[in-house]
Amino acid sequence: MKEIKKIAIVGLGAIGAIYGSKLLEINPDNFKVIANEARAAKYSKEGLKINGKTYYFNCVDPKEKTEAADLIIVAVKHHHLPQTIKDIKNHVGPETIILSLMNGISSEEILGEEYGMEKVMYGICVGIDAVRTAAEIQCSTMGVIHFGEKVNKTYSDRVEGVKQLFEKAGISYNIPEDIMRALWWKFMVNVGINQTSAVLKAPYKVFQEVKEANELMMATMKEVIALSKKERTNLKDEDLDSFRDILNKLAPDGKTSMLQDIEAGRKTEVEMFAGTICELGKKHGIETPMNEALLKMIQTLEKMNEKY
Ligand SMILES: NC(=O)C1=CN([C@@H]2O[C@H](COP(=O)(O)OP(=O)(O)OC[C@H]3O[C@@H](n4cnc5c(N)ncnc54)[C@H](OP(=O)(O)O)[C@@H]3O)[C@@H](O)[C@H]2O)C=CC1
Ligand SMILES: CC(C)(CO)C(=O)C(=O)O
Repeated sequence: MKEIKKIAIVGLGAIGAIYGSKLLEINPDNFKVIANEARAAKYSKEGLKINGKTYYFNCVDPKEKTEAADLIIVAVKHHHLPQTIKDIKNHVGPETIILSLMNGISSEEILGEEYGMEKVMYGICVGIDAVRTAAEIQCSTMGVIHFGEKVNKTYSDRVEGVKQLFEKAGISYNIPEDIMRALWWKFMVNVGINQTSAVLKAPYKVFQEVKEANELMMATMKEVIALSKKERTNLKDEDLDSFRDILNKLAPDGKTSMLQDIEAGRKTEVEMFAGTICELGKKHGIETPMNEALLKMIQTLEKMNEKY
């Protein structure tokens, strides 16, 4: 197994900053943030306050020719992926592992189309309640990174390398045997809670306490379960229950990444959530009324943010 020494991250927002700060602490000389000049000015000159402590990150411009990284972590929003793929080019070598921590079921394949699936590692973060404001990035729980190859009956050398790194950094992880099922499970969660929270402007406590909000979220998630059966990723109704425990541990005043986007006037990942569900619904002849409505409502909220 090759030890992972040179690490690069792209995307120092809620997720990237939380895990990035852990990796910077154990590897200050070999941890770089791929960022253009404007972003670099924020991260390295002014520093970034993460859970009460200010971190100064070493940045490298995407245009700079540099040594290939052993590991590149991708933690951007879905619509930033096309530019991100260009920006990591100078860091990708023959043995680089590209690990996506992005929500959704497609970022890995999109990265793989450019760099080859043999370089890509699947990943998602479960149970983290990271919130990004202009002043600080905070979380009350860091959750668990689920990662691995498509099938993990035994662990590949690459998986062993990332596992060892996370252990050293104190990052909790899980290596599911069937990663596509894990990605779909997280997708179901996001399609449910991210979208309904964005429309209701509801922090986690609303879903923890208000029956009607919870029912809306669950009805939206059930559309994912119906499609998962067709796509052979085999989610079941029982999979709804495993989110209940995680939800109850999230900070009551915490907010989903999509609600944070709406409140900050940023574009959301709605096309990657409801948009994907509506397309898959058409493909399989399954009705997806909750997602059709949420798609239109969230696109309206985005336009209202732009216009009014
Ligand atoms: N927030 C959460 O609790 C969770 C989020 N996720 C998922 O993780 C992913 C990231 O989300 P999150 O961290 O919340 O997103 P944020 O919007 O907080 O952060 C994304 C960051 O990426 C930066 N970025 C975008 N494009 C580039 C680029 N080309 N080069 C360098 N930096 C870039 C943005 O910079 P700038 O602001 O300057 O544009 C921003 O800092 C998403 O897929 C999300 O769904 C998963 C689990 C939980
Ligand atoms: C599950 C949840 C809501 C928190 O980890 C998330 O993934 C997000 O905010 O995007």
